[in-house]
Amino acid sequence: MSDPLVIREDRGPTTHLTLNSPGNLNALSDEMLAALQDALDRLAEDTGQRVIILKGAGRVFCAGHDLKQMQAARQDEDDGARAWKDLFDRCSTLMQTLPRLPQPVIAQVHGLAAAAGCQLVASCDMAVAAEDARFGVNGVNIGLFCSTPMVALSRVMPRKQVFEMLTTGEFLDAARAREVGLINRVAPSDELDAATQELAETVAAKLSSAVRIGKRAFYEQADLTIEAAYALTGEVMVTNMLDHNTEEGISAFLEKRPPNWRRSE
Ligand SMILES: C/C=C/C(=O)SCCNC(=O)CCNC(=O)[C@H](O)C(C)(C)COP(=O)(O)OP(=O)(O)OC[C@H]1O[C@@H](n2cnc3c(N)ncnc32)[C@H](O)[C@@H]1OP(=O)(O)O
Repeated sequence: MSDPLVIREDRGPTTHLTLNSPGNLNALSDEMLAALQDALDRLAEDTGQRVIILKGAGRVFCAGHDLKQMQAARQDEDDGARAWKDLFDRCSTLMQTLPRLPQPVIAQVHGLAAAAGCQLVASCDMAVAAEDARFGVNGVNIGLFCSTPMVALSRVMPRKQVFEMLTTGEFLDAARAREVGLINRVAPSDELDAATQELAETVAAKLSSAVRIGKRAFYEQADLTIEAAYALTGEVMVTNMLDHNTEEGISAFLEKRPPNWRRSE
């Protein structure tokens, strides 16, 4: 039996998902995208898991779409166009699944995040990178302007910086990626796993019902007018206040004691 393309490992309430195709630098083939989609869809139903870490096996995080598979589809023009459309549709669905998941998702990046791999980082809620990791959208170097990654990237990074990445194919180092808002934290390579786990555990320790409604509101409000965004987030605050665990959290603060949350949420 061949190795799974995506490995799931639960460490308490944190789930680690590992892209596991090191031979082609975890390229996002049809099969890889389907395996990751399946793993995420299962996690969406799993309320016990509070945070997801997404990482890559081998030398790098992810080298983008599978160029071998994309080129092989070229043999028949009609079939090729259909295969490419299916691939980009599948990838776009996956990228939209990440912000819609109830749990925060942290990308853990080492080595390189290229093209669709960089898009994946931008689509996660947070990212932690090794200090020698590099980020780029380098399709233009082989004549392929990476249009789909611009959607997520231009929503988390300054637009001129994204345009420069897309048109030069140049890579940013981790320090610069942090400066422009693509990633949150940078750690020495040998501490990357621990640094990401620490961030995950910090989030996992919070009241998960509050984090879940907060994550949903975070993305929903971003597409609204300011007036509608305040209306929506105000309603979300009220819903949050009605949570019995939030009542306990505020009482605990006022009574100067730790909260005793009922972990049934
Ligand atoms: C809208 C979005 C579009 C896209 O995502 S298009 C894809 C854009 N991605 C790229 O253009 C990256 C292509 N890869 C590279 O440029 C290089 O790799 C790297 C700089 C990432 C790393 O270079 P090095 O360390 O020298 O490794 P290596 O020998 O080139 O790669 C190791 C094996 O991995 C395969 N591989 C690498 N990237 C891909 C890929 N994107 N799709 C399919 N296979 C890939 C290679 O061919 C090779 O394989 P073998 O050992 O059999 O020769």
